[in-house]
Amino acid sequence: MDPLDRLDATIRARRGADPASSYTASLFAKGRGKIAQKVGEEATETVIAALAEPHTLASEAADLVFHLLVLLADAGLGLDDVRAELVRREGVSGHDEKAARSPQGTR
Ligand SMILES: N=c1c2ncn([C@@H]3O[C@H](COP(=O)(O)OP(=O)(O)OP(=O)(O)O)[C@@H](O)[C@H]3O)c2ncn1[C@@H]1O[C@H](COP(=O)(O)O)[C@@H](O)[C@H]1O
Repeated sequence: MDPLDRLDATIRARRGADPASSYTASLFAKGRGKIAQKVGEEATETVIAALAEPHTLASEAADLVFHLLVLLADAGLGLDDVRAELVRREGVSGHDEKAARSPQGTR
């Protein structure tokens, strides 16, 4: 299994686990607001790494991906949902993609 899929499955398995037993479980216990805050922090750290410390970029990106997967899992979503959205976009040119996000094409 791909490491990303393995991480996604591990994260989803941590939902409802004892918060004392795992960092991921403790994030779920703190709720979506805290998880979203962590995603924001990790995104900022990733941007700073890209601009100032590129040798740490892959590490910061891994932190960001981990926290993003926790946020998705908290909303009942996973990598397959993101894959499905990316596949849907393959049939839409970049120019038309924004309009295609809305069923009415008005956004
Ligand atoms: N990939 C990760 C991963 N990336 C980052 N982190 C954690 O994210 C935290 C980020 O550090 P911060 O200093 O920003 O956060 P903090 O100060 O600990 O927490 P806050 O006070 O900010 O809430 C660190 O504790 C990292 O260990 C991760 N923790 C777990 N995983 C993987 O998730 C899976 C499940 O892990 P457990 O939940 O620990 O069993 C395992 O496969 C792990 O490898």
